[in-house]
Amino acid sequence: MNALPQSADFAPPEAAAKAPAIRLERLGKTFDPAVGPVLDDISLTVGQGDIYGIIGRSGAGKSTLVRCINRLERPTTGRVLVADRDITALAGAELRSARRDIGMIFQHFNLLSSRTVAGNVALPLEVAGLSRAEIAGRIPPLLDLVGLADKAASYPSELSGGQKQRVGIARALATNPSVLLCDEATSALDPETTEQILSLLRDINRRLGLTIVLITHEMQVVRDIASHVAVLERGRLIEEGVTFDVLAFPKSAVARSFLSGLVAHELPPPVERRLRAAPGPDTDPVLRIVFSGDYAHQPVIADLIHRFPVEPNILFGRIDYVGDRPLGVLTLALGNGEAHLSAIVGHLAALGLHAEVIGHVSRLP
Ligand SMILES: Nc1ncnc2c1ncn2[C@@H]1O[C@H](COP(=O)(O)OP(=O)(O)OP(=O)(O)O)[C@@H](O)[C@H]1O
Repeated sequence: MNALPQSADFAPPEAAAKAPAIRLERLGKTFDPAVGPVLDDISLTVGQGDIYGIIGRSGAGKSTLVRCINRLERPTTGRVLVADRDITALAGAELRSARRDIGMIFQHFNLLSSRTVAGNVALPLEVAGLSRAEIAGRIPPLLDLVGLADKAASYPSELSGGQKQRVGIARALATNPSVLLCDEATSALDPETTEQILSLLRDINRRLGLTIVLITHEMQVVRDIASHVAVLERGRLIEEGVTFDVLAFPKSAVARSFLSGLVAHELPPPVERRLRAAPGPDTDPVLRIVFSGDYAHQPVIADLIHRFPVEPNILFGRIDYVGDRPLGVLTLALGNGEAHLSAIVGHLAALGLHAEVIGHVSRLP
């Protein structure tokens, strides 16, 4: 990507402004009282400079939530504060001014096909009332920022999906917002282009101190880029926290199911079917061990065999990376393990590993 222009237009938000970037206070939204709330009593805080992922199934309320943040939707109850300003209370010119501080990009880019790349990026600046000369000065550094310096005169139809989203990002950043909302911004892109756009967003976040809220149904997007994550289910916030912690120790079944295929919290069905709650005469205990951070590369199986008269058998496992931090989940059946179980769990805890007995499996003949 091209070097970031040294323009005052791209100065990071003032360090003195210590208020959270966004605060949702008991946010609720009901379109149709007969259907019930689409968003129900949601409170969360997005810190300045965070990349905050909101994940949920189709219909969970993600788009509505993000549209409440820039007041494309009016909340039915509760408040939305952006940089400590209650935007639920704003109207007219004040609301338009507050919106200029919140950029947004969309799954299908929403570019005007009749305008060139430069013309699309100019649009919010025209709406904001900047002069032609001011606009002409702002476009090149914006296109440079997103790696499209040579495409100013191209039309959207001449661009790839990834390039179109880069135009969307330049347009969203044109008014120098402190918050960028991303509504399924990579869902229409192939995996390689997704990675490039996520990398651009990460880069912009770091360089400009821009706060990013992204909604997605893809957990790998959250894993790859988000510092924090919230899980929405049927309009309710069911889980929230630092991404690594939610991925390592998901509390809800919904979060665990989003993680399947990413972190090995759930067993493959053939193994799951063998699992019983209580031990029997021919069963071995099943231990799930979560390895994180510094402990991810411990030679745990060798250590267990060395210390205890057990025969560990790997049922399922995988090590993944959340940002730069390794996160592994390993599920073992412990042959001869019943008698030593509490000692083993205690030993693993002393090593800083999280271990829990999740059931018992019958020994295979
Ligand atoms: N303008 C509207 N009028 C009535 N109902 C709406 C409106 N917008 C959204 N809804 C309803 O609100 C619920 C949540 O929709 P929303 O688009 O916020 O979910 P989502 O999690 O973003 O889903 P998807 O991933 O499919 O876009 C859905 O049941 C939807 O039908």
